[in-house]
Amino acid sequence: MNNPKPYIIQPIPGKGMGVLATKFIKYGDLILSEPPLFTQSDMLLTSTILAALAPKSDVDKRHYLELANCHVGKFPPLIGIFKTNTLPCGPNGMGRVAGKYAIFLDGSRFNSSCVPNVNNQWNERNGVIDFWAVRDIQEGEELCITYNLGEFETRDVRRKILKKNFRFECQCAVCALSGDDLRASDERRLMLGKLMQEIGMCGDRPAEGMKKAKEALRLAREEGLEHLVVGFSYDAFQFCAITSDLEHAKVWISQASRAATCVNGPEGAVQYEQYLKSPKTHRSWGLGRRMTLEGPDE
Ligand SMILES: C[S@@+](CC[C@H](N)C(=O)[O-])C[C@H]1O[C@@H](n2cnc3c(N)ncnc32)[C@H](O)[C@@H]1O
Repeated sequence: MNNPKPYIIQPIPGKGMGVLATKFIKYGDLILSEPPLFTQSDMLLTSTILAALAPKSDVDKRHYLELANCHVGKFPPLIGIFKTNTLPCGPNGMGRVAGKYAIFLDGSRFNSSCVPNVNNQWNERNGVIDFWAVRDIQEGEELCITYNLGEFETRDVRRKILKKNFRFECQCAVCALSGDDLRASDERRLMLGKLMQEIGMCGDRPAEGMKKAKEALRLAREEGLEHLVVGFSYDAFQFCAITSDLEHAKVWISQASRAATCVNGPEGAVQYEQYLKSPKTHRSWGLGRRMTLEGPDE
């Protein structure tokens, strides 16, 4: 039979079910595009889940009940399953947070890694969740998203948070590090969190902001957090906008847009289109002293 999916869902030792690549998947490839089985907003009750499940087929209802539940005994079963498997859906770009959460029959099977090889992105136009490869993935590799908890914390803090929320001890590639390698990873993550905060406060010191954005990019790449390239490149673009540095502004917005197309898909890059065409339309253009900043190192 022809199987167009580049993955299979199967048991993964120590993790329940998970998603495995059945062929080589390239950075920027779309792995899965899936509509929600159903959505729920803030008011999560057994009755609201039952109402959402009522019109579904028996097969879909059974699939829902077969999803993992890490909250047994803590919440009623239907709620426990929802909380274990839900993913954000709704506009969540440019600082907006998703207003709704949904269950996906395949998409909810992705396990978590602190160095994910897949990024999940809600696609508002098509009403689906898309899963994009954020680096090259070999056949047989497990496909993992990040549950986005404690990304800028040390391994021990991340493990505590994941244990509390999802009841597992993370053994991903970075959590399994030890000695100097673990110390270096912890330091990079703490520094990335610090830089992210500081970059947001550098609007009146664009040259300093640029240095920090470039340092953050270097650390994100070293740590394998490719999905962060979008935001830090866009930060660098904004510093160029403030200082009217057109030449570098063009390079940075191209980098942000290219990275966004790969990790968030073309829909996720739409927000950069206008600045790609006309960087000077950015609201911060020319707000600061005219200055030539820097482009990317590579
Ligand atoms: C959304 S589900 C993921 C799919 C799930 N493994 C299944 O069997 O359907 C979340 C649950 O998967 C397990 N899980 C996710 N990531 C894991 C990891 N890195 N290591 C061990 N278990 C993990 C945990 O039990 C967690 O509560």
